[in-house]
Amino acid sequence: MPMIQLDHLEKRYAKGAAPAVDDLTLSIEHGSFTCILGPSGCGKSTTLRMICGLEATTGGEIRIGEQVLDSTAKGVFVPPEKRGLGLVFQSYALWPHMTVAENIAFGLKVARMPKPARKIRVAEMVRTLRIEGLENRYPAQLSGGQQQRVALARTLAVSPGVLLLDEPLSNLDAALRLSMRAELARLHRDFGTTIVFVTHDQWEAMTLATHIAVMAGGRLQQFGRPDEIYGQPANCFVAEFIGNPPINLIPARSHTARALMQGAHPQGEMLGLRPEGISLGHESGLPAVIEEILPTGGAWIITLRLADEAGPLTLTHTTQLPPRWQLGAPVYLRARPEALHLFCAQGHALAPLASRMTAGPSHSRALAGLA
Ligand SMILES: Nc1ncnc2c1ncn2[C@@H]1O[C@H](COP(=O)(O)OP(=O)(O)OP(=O)(O)O)[C@@H](O)[C@H]1O
Repeated sequence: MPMIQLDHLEKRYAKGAAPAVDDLTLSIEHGSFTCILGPSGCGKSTTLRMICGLEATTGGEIRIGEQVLDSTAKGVFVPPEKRGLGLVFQSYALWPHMTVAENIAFGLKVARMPKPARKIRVAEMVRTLRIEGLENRYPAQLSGGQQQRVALARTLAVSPGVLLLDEPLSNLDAALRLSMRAELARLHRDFGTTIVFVTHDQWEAMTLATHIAVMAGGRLQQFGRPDEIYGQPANCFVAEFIGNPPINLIPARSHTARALMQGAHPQGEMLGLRPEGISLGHESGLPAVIEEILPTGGAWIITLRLADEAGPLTLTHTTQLPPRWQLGAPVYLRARPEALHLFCAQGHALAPLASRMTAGPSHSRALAGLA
């Protein structure tokens, strides 16, 4: 049984308004680290706020285990403090008049844990979150990253079954974000806590999550493991949203797309090609010209220009090998079949192309036809 079940969840902030969350069904497994990912305004925070009870749903149902937390149809709404969930929001909301130790102990005190046990638990949290030496400081005397750790320590101290995090790293600088990400991954490993994490940062989601729910316009676009989301995007939106630099999108009827698909071109509207799925050579493949080379430290982004019957086409290629080409050099490109994704006119992914494509002579023929 999933830990958290969202069934056809809907949230309209005003009667007649477009839903901020629309027909969202999601099963969050026990012990998973689920990231809700999507662009600004897609309904991520609203979803999290409905799970924790800060917002009531206007349709559908939320369950934790067998307990219904919110159901308009059943007339059930369990208030946030009775849901047994740990929350950390973007603004850390530490008590300013309490020291770090008092902040961490707060929830334990409310739960009436005896003082000696409380002291032991606070010390344990201070060690786990690596904030030793800060116990007697007040929040105003801490850096953003330290406040973040205290907020996490305070939440984890009460051993919540589920930890809900809403962009908790967004106020941190790049280096601190990286170390806090590692810390969150470690906490997830060590505590086995089920974590639901809201972010608009695909890198954060890809590196931390066991599962990613991609949302757009209030609707779930895809739910799966990070490698599935990246390797088998369900639609054009997911394919474009995940991946940096973004996937190349080529009209499927163009000569270039048909050559890349090696003759295996069922009905399709757009062909996606991941930048790292391109390889460049001197001899066979699609003719192109090196237009730009951008070093990014350890990797290079290469812009390629191709002549297609419909006009010039630009593709992005990434490589971790130092490029051997000069600007303007003629090259021949090939694409790994697994890096190709075909989408229909409605944007849905069509069956993977890799299995339909034959390696070898037919590929060469298809490409030669264009050369
Ligand atoms: N209290 C509210 N009253 C009315 N509309 C709201 C309210 N909160 C959010 N919305 C609207 O609901 C939609 C979803 O907002 P939400 O905050 O859930 O998105 P988000 O994906 O978390 O965005 P961001 O990444 O910018 O925080 C948006 O169109 C937003 O304007």
